[in-house]
Amino acid sequence: MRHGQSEWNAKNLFNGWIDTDLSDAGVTQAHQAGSLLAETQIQFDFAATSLLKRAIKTLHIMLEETNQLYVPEQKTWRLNERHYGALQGVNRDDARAKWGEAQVHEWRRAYDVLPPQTQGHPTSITVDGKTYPAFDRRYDDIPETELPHGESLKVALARILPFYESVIVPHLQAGENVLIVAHGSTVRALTKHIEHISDADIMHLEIANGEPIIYDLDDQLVVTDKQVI
Ligand SMILES: O=C(O)[C@H](O)COP(=O)(O)O
Repeated sequence: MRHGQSEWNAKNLFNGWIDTDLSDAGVTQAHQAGSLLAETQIQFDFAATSLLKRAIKTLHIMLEETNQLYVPEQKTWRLNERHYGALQGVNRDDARAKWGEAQVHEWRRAYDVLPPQTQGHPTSITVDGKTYPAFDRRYDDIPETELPHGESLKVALARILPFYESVIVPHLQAGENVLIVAHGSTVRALTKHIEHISDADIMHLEIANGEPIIYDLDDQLVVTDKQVI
């Protein structure tokens, strides 16, 4: 599932790696999603999320609603939202006015198109009171040369897959239930991979905040059923 609405989703600002918080509406969405999951009575064996509070808080609210806060979880930068480069903190309507509707849509939804890149690694970008220290200690295990300056969906999927294949897949192959709470682009990238969606067709996939997507997979991890609840 994609996290509940963030404060910058509500303001129509690109979040990317900026560690924005859930809005009040996003907290409500997380509780609603958790209670919907509780009705399915799915018992989770493992949970995974990003290093960004909007996803972490959403996961924990959902686990609380399903009375499964005890479930083992792993947080990883590899599930972070795709880095939106120089668009982070920019209002989408301002971006459309500056670069045009078509260009912004391509940056947001195309598979293999990079957004405008951040130049170098600014030690801090403070937008609307949110500071993004490039050398945040939570990213200490990423070599400085690999810190993103702006990712396409393709680049994001390439850094998600090592985690998906090495951590998520073994749980699935063991017949376990896994809950992943991530971000708009990272859920789109994982959906593309799981459902074998073409590079062209992924342009049309939208993922809403706080809507649980439930996949049943066979032992070859082929999708046998999909529900959006
Ligand atoms: O990074 C963000 O702001 C959103 O989570 C995704 O934005 P998008 O829907 O414009 O890709």
